[in-house]
Amino acid sequence: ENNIPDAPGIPSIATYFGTKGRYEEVNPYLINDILAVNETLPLLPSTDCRAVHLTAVIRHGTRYPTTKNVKKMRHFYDLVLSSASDWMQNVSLSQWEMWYTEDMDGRLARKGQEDHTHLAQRLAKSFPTLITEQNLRSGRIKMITSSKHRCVNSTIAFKRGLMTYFNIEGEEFDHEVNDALMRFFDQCDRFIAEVEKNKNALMEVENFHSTPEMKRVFEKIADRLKVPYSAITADMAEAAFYFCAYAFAIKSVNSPWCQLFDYADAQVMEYADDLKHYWKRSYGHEINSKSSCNLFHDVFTRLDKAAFDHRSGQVSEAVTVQIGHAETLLPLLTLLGLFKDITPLTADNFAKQSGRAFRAGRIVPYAGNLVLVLYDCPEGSRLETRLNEQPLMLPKTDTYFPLLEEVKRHYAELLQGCDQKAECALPHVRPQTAV
Ligand SMILES: O=P(O)(O)O[C@H]1[C@H](OP(=O)(O)O)[C@@H](OP(=O)(O)O)[C@H](O)[C@@H](O)[C@H]1OP(=O)(O)O
Repeated sequence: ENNIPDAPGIPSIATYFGTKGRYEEVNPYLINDILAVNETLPLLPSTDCRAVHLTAVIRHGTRYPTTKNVKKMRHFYDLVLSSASDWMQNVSLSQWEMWYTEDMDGRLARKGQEDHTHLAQRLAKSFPTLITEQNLRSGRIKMITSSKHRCVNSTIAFKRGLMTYFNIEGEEFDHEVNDALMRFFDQCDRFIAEVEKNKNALMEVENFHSTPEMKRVFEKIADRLKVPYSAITADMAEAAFYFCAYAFAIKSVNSPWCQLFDYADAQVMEYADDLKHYWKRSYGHEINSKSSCNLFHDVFTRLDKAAFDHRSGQVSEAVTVQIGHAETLLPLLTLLGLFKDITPLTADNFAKQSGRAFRAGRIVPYAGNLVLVLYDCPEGSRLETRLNEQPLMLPKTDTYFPLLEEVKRHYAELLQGCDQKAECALPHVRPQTAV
């Protein structure tokens, strides 16, 4: 798989890998220079603005498949080995060994460490007055992580990137494990009951598997493998897609497994992945985004505090880096009203949704990151938002640097409400609101 003859480096379908996609496909300029930063970013409205605080919420880096998916991949591999050895021969896979094991269980790959080490250096280059050696040494750069191994190891890699950038050796900088913030979905009873444990919550995903578009993908895979149509189920097609996506993300190789999909097939597979995230982590159910109220308030409380502290002299926390999951970022971005399509994503409107805003692989690829930067300007505090190092305009604003007060006005209802305890209480035990 590492040295396939005449296979171009990047699979033609690499932009459709969804949340199994590389960060580089979102920012292709990084392929030639992994430390490049986008120099052509919009400028602040006035030159007397000073960066005061930066918050980054970041997904872990490239990881191995979860145990659940390794099982599907093993099942598919056994099917191909027993019934499609000719195909394996034809695409030079006959010597290929199934190298995925269940104990990988979503652990961070070496590429995932590099993702974060490089991201840390790019962010330090982009924000030289906030991510400084002085702030790092004086504990004004705070790091918070999910307890999951892939996030802790991403945090360690991020810190290593900063130490490399500042030529620091041998020092240890601490981080805080905080699942209430980074894995809030695990502690939201209403989300667990109404979405996580409710199979009807993902009905659109299930229904999509029975649509003509998806069935055509299964048939084409079966035709390529010369196996019966009945052998290729949604799980088998997903496993085949993962053989292609993970080989590329983890080993940067264009695996022959990718030859089981053409563009049309990959777009259907991406939509199936987007349907899952839309209904499990985003606009599909209101509790998805409301389960991130704690994180929402944490971000805005800290922005307010930094603005106040700056006016009174010393900002105690210049930078906060919070490392979590796709399911940490997607609910928060949904609460902020970002990437919302007019028409919800459903099983029956794939064809009309080709131009949709909600494409999880463009929003939360491995190492996907939301960065909020607070500036102190003569006219007041301004807030800059970037996603995956690109400028992002918040809903209802027409500038990349809106006044913080304007942003807070737009989110006033959430800032005054969005009470995690109340939102996550199971309906029959919801606390009585004061009359
Ligand atoms: O389909 P898998 O098992 O990979 O789904 C994972 C999630 O991966 P994603 O769907 O986002 O690519 C994983 O999110 P991550 O950001 O940590 O990679 C999540 O933590 C894991 O529980 C699985 O999500 P699921 O909703 O439980 O299927």
